[in-house]
Amino acid sequence: MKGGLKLKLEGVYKNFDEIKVLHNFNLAVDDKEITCILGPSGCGKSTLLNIMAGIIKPDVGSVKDNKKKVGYVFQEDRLLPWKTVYENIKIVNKKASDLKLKNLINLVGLTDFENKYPGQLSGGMRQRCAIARAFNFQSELLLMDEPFKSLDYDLRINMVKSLIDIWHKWNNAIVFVTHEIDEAILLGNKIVVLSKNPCTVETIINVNTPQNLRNLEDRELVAVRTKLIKILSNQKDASTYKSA
Ligand SMILES: Nc1ncnc2c1ncn2[C@@H]1O[C@H](COP(=O)(O)OP(=O)(O)OP(=O)(O)O)[C@@H](O)[C@H]1O
Repeated sequence: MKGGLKLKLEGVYKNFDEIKVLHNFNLAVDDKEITCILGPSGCGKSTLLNIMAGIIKPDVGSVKDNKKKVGYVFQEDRLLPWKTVYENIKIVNKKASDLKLKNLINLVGLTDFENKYPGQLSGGMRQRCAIARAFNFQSELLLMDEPFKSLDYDLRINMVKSLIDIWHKWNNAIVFVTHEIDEAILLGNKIVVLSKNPCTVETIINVNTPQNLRNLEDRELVAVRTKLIKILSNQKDASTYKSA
């Protein structure tokens, strides 16, 4: 596999009994890039991430990878209820310094809650804790399944900026599933639009403006947005997507 590639799926098929989910699915995930995945509800995005993570195997096809450390932010937070925010974040990298952990907690806006247990937090706060935990585990490939969906708009935009900052420092590969068109436009080097029944790659749009210079009103990004809205509005489940 080419050095610049982190992951390559070729001719992947996945069924669950009679449900045909992935169908002749082909996708290359480049190293040091953010790949955003947009697709209708229930099309197979989580299944795709689980295959990328090696949690489930495809029925047919190959998954070639040169990753060693995979991070995964699931749709649900998966925090340990008997550990505090601080301890939940520390658990994936016990060597992290106290300063690093406190900076991460600050980054996700949980400074006053570091000694609270998950049961004492709102859903959005728990999800932010899960995101800080993923940031503490410096993975080569970070899979994120709608990580910001329970956050309000301002917080989401802040989390997008924080993710870009962290990614600039790490230079890892990120695969980011979202229903938010603007999140995909702000984050993706590549925006992959999926179809449903069966799930396959419908279109890939490359975005050239560096993430730290992106503004949704820029000409390139307005053009990407117009193109995406046109493609997505032709899909059966167009109501799946949000554009702020
Ligand atoms: N373990 C499983 N057993 C049986 N069916 C499954 C399993 N996992 C997923 N499916 C089915 O596969 C299809 C794709 O599910 P998946 O969760 O991958 O979609 P998704 O695009 O992530 O959905 P959403 O946008 O709602 O998060 C659905 O029809 C789902 O019911």
